[in-house]
Amino acid sequence: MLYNLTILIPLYCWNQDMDKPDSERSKVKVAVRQRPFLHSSEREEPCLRILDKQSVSIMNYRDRRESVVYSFDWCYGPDNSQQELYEEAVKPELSHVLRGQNASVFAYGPTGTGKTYTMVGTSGNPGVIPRAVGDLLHASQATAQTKLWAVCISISYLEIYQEKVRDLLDTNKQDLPIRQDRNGAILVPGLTERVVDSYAQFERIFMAASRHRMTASTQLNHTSSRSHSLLMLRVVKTEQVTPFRRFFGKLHLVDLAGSEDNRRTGNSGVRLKESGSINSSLFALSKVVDALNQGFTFVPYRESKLTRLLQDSLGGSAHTVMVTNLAPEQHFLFDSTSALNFASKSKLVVNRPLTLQSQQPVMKRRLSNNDGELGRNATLATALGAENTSLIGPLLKQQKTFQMEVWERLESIERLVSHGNVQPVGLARNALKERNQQQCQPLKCGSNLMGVQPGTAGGDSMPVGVIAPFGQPRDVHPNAFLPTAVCDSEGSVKVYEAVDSNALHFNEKQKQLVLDILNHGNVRQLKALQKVGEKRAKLIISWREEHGPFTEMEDLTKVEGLTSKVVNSFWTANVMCNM
Ligand SMILES: Nc1ncnc2c1ncn2[C@@H]1O[C@H](COP(=O)(O)OP(=O)(O)OP(=O)(O)O)[C@@H](O)[C@H]1O
Repeated sequence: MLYNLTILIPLYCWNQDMDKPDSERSKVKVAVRQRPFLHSSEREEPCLRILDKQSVSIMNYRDRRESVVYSFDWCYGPDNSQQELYEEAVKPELSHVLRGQNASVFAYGPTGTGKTYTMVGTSGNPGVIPRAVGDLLHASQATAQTKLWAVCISISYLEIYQEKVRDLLDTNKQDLPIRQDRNGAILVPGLTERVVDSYAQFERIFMAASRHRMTASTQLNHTSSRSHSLLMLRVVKTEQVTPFRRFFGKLHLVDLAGSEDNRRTGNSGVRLKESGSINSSLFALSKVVDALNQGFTFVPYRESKLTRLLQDSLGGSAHTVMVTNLAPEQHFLFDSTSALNFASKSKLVVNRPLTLQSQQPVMKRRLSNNDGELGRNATLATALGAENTSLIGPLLKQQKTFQMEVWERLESIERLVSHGNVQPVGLARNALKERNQQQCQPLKCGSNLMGVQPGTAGGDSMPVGVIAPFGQPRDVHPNAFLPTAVCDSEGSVKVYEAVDSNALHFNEKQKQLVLDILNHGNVRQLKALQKVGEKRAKLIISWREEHGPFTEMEDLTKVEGLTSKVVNSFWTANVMCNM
């Protein structure tokens, strides 16, 4: 069910638990949640009861006088709140995400048992999604205030409807492919990703996107979800001081469509077709769990889009929590028993979480060696006073624009890489090259232009006066501290040309040129590109003959054998080197 939701989310506190160490293997954790009777008029005996915090008993459907007891990590009854479930079962997972690991929370259960209620909730009782996003945003703001880390959170939102992956943030994308990179990470190339800075912004995007989800009325649920939905939050945490580590974590929040017994849903026509697709993907999910539990080397992840997308969550590298939703009404007995059996075998699945952390970019390492210099520069700049600062102000501004563009380009490449869960080490090296390629233009030293005397800092080309931009958030980026002007011993000032606009155009042109070769080149021309041999050239040609031209850099990942890592180094070699 989807709710018309305006959630005022309180700031959930971020506690110490979030820094507990990980074990190398992590079992899938399972919570069971029983919803209340939906109509107060219902007086029948419930078919199941929560016995205590970890066990639930259900009527034996073969002989209703008997009961069967199951135990799980957590069991919640109708009196337990959304907050209890979130705090105990879900919130601890967020710490993994902030440490560069992946975590998944998914709601499973028969139709009409409260999966969407658990994941989304209502305005008065927000569910897992708003609470988790609120907490992650709160954590990122708190972390940013320390000035030691910057955290960037972005979201993507998709649904699997009748075996098609639909982008809920851009409904023009109706059938997206699912790919796996060399490291086993699952990707959806082309899926929209939006950066969110505040809860209000998230809520706006999420609510609008949720309205695109397929829902319909069935006899068992007035607003039944007809698709599986997956909200992905990508969290990039960047250290602002040496050693400048970067962590790439992902949180997947999944609201599965409910299994349906069509003798009771009254489905026919398109509803029946949807139901068939839902049931068969849930059956595939069950087969995956069976294969994992029996230790088979072959696990049938590819049998459905759902299992392919959840590959990482079941037997993969994520921490996983499954919330199994159940209904107390007796007519749900068979469905509830099946759901409990599935939950029971799911908790045996073991994942092996991985931490995704980038190494210290070279550029930052060099910068950190210059920290003392920076301090001196700042002092000097302050000493120069308003008049001199205004003289170089335009230059600083130009340089900053340039730096931001470089930074954004790097970030976009890094995004491409991190989608593939590849460590984006060394990308910053290109920015360093880029800086080195900036032209120096000699000027005559104006006597008080810099407010410093030539030659006082020693050797011929040694900078004696360096003005650095300061004070803006972007300045944490190392490029922000590059010198803009130096005065040498012979009295000539060299002003680093802050923006080489030709270079920027050249890069765009270079990218276009490479795309042209990819789209029109023959084998020989393709082989002239860096990182392309005979075999790759042929694969590129056969891909474009089948699918049409490449329009974006990422398109190359669709070519067989070209992982995100390969594609990244291809673009780095062919375009970035020339930046
Ligand atoms: N814990 C709960 N407390 C109060 N009401 C609940 C609870 N869980 C579910 N409900 C109510 O039960 C009904 C069905 O819930 P919901 O739509 O979330 O089920 P669902 O499992 O997502 O169904 P479907 O698979 O058909 O989409 C809704 O009216 C919802 O408000």
